[in-house]
Amino acid sequence: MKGLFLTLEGIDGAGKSSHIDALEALFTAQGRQVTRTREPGGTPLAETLRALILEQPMDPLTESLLVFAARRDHVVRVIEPALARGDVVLCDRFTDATFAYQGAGRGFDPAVLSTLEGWVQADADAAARGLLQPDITVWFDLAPEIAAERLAGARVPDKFESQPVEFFKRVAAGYAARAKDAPRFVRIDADQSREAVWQQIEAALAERGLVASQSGGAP
Ligand SMILES: Nc1ncnc2c1ncn2[C@@H]1O[C@H](COP(=O)(O)OP(=O)(O)OP(=O)(O)O)[C@@H](O)[C@H]1O
Ligand SMILES: Cc1cn([C@H]2C[C@H](O)[C@@H](COP(=O)(O)O)O2)c(=O)[nH]c1=O
Repeated sequence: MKGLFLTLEGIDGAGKSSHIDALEALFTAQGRQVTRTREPGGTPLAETLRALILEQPMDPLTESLLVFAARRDHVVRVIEPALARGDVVLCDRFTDATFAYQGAGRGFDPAVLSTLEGWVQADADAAARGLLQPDITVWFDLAPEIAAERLAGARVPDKFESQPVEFFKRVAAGYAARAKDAPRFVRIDADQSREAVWQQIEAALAERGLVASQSGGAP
């Protein structure tokens, strides 16, 4: 069976992580093997880099280089082998987050990010297959003010979660711009109950023939 690369995206607090268990259960119930992972992270080296990226102050180029270094290790060691086995790869964030956070949020040059993307997501057969990209990206669209309310008191904020709402408005606009150009994006109205958000996700996957309709329960 062909692998499926599904990514979850959105600003901090949009509700992505709340639905990963249910997504895993949904695909498992369809007889699929699921590899569940996240970025930055997903390998021992990338998790080490994640701690630096999320906690240490650094300039946008350093941040972008570390994010892509973590991604390269993750792609080579986890994502590509899982897709080659035919797994469903559920990845909490991928390169769209870099364009949204480092590009739109930090104001870093998207042309440099595209160059790094070309190096990191290419493989020996890239000329034939093109760059590794998600098959489907579930984008949780939520107003930054609401996301901030949801996160308030939920956990100790990291470097990104401590950013002002203006930063997240730029990140949200960055996601909207990415979604406009890429049919793989599925926009989820995240300003709804968990149940209603889950129904949107399940319906979008069923519409694309990725799961049988109405097969899973709400998270
Ligand atoms: N539909 C919802 N309505 C109200 N609160 C929600 C909803 N979905 C999630 N939450 C709550 O909002 C907070 C953020 O949710 P979650 O951790 O899933 O977001 P996230 O997008 O994964 O955030 P991050 O990227 O920062 O890890 C949590 O406290 C969660 O319980
Ligand atoms: C992949 C990626 C992530 N980030 C930021 C976005 C979030 O604030 C954190 C990850 O935390 P989460 O709770 O696991 O969502 O990292 C980034 O700035 N650039 C990236 O490429």
